[in-house]
Amino acid sequence: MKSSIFTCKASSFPSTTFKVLKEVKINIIKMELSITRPDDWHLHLRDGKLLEAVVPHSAHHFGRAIIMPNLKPPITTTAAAMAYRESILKALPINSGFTPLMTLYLTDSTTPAEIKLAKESGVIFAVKLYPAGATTNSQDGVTDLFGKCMPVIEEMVKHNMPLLVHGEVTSPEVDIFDREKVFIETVLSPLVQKFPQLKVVMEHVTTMDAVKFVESWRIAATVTPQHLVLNRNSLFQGGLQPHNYCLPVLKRETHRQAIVSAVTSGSKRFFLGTDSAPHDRLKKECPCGCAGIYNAPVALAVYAKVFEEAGALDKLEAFTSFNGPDFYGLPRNTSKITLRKTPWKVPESFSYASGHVVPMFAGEMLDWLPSPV
Ligand SMILES: NC(=O)N[C@@H](CC(=O)O)C(=O)O
Ligand SMILES: [Zn+2]
Ligand SMILES: [Zn+2]
Repeated sequence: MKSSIFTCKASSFPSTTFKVLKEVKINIIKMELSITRPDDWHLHLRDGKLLEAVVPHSAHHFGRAIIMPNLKPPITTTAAAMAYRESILKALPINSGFTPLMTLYLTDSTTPAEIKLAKESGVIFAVKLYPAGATTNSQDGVTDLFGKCMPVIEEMVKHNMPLLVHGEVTSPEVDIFDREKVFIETVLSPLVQKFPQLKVVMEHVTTMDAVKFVESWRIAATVTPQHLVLNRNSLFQGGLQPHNYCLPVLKRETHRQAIVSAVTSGSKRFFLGTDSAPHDRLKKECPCGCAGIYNAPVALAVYAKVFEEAGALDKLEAFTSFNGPDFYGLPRNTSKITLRKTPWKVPESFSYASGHVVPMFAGEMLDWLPSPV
């Protein structure tokens, strides 16, 4: 899989250039970053065999993660979230300190009483808004936010419960590349004006419009590795690239640059949310492939690359490890991880009991290798 940033392979350089590169490598090979253990504020862990296969990849590097509720059937109740949490804990490697932070899937029939229960459970940290039909397993999502959901939103404000938003409209007449922008204009902007006290995270932002909106309101945003390093060309480079397909879909280069500037500026409103979304290989490489990029194994290496290239490695730790817990009102992690500047090859795929999952940048070389201290 080719990307816009990682296309240069050392072996394709003339030998003299390669020598220089090798010398540079010798100096930077010793480079190590020790940072507070990061959290992932947007993660899909799935269930069953796939959950067992992917959970170690996140648990290895991250302290906590916001677990997305778009299972089949979706996690719409506190009871279901608590049961799902137990199955995640069971799938963790021995001695893992990873903490899943559960969420509820908002529907037109969610009740204020369910929000109260969720808050009192102590294990549910947010409610997720999927506009019905916007993305994977969103068919039970919201169709009437400003009608049926209003009492629930009021209850969330009361409990300071964050609303996490998949920010895309679903009307077929709206161009897929404009769905985030139109969502901001027609849904998000009226929502935050109506509820200035509501805590909102705009998930996986993909446009300069979203960056501007986040900066001008009292809200926050997660940013994925793919939206920082890939633009929409990556969907078609050398043929259709199903493993680069996710929603919201990759955008133009100008949007990618705006997102890179926002996160590397040191703004506290942006934090790490991988949106790692594994699908079995056969559900990606088929006539109607699912949306979702499996990036958990490469996420930290890609984020480090972005901050390094922007000359902003000093701002990496706030993005990966401080801004998220500060926004959610949770303590920062106390343990550390090390990122080592050393080349490593991303596996082509991971096999599990029911098939294979293909990671982002499968088979390519990356530069930063994370390992727990
Ligand atoms: N991002 C994706 O393309 N897919 C996610 C759903 C989502 O986060 O929208 C998934 O669950 O597969
Ligand atoms: Zn989404
Ligand atoms: Zn997601």
